[in-house]
Amino acid sequence: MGLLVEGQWKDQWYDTDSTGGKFVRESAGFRDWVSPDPQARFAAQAGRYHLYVSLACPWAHRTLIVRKLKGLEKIIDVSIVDPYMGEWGWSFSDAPGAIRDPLYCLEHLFELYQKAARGYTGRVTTPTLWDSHHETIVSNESADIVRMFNSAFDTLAEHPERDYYPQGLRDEIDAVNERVYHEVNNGVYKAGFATTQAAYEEAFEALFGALDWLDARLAERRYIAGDRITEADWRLFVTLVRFDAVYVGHFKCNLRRIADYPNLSGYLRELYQVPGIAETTDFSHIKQHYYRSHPTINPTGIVPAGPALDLYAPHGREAVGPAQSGG
Ligand SMILES: N[C@@H](CCC(=O)N[C@@H](CS)C(=O)NCC(=O)O)C(=O)O
Repeated sequence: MGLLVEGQWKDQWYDTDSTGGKFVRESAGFRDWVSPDPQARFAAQAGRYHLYVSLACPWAHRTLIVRKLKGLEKIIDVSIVDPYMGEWGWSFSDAPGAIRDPLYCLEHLFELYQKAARGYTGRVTTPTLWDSHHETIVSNESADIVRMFNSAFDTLAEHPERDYYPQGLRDEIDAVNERVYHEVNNGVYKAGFATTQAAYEEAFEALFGALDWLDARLAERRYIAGDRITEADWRLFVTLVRFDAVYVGHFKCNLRRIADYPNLSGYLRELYQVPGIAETTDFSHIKQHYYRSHPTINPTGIVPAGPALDLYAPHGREAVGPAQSGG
């Protein structure tokens, strides 16, 4: 685990001393956009962009989901890093499920950032969207990449009719995303990476307050922002699907499991059973990464063998409302 400082790799764990034991996530360093406009600097084109991901990473997972559902797999190629993130950060390997970097045969992801911006200072994160035309990083912010994949490639996508950020639901989606991001997606990290009891408890309470709120909301709505699946669902899904396998134990988020929530548990199963989604979810990479890469939290690096999860059990969500049509 480390970061680039003026273009040089430094092996360094998160600094929580200056923030009273709290984990504070840094903003992404690259925030450009792919555009459907052929004249744009980053114009949507088949084969031009490459996505670097970790299958363990929830932020990368949401981009893989939208890539899959929109039918962008033949247009945007992917490399998958080794699940273990050690002193050199994310690395490429021949581990099962990993895919090496076909563009530059790099050993480590930080070398891509060095190529993109000489003298770069910042974290080296997944997902990273690379433009092979300008040989630079377009974006390393998953929320933006999800939106680009949702609409910028529509003339090339197999499913341009699928829209995960529809006009009429945008205010609702943005509002849900805001709370889910701070208290759930990032909330589990705030609990897990806290280095004081107070910081941990603050994150823990906010997290379970938000999960209770979501469970109550899902008693009346089939999906989180209304009667169809939107990006708000996929952004929540990536944390829920890791929760019982990793966050309950490794990040001490153990008030309740998702399996204990009557509505969230069925909702998680329904999303997992959407065609294509199970293929984007790799529990081996997920468990290997978290349990082996954080020695301050799990010094032995032992990866728990359980839990038994049955995400293919009937979800029962028909009782709440009709399924959406059109994926
Ligand atoms: N805001 C970023 C966060 C991405 C992120 O933090 N990814 C993690 C993996 S789950 C990472 O690469 N961490 C490496 C580090 O922080 O050094 C996004 O949503 O894309």
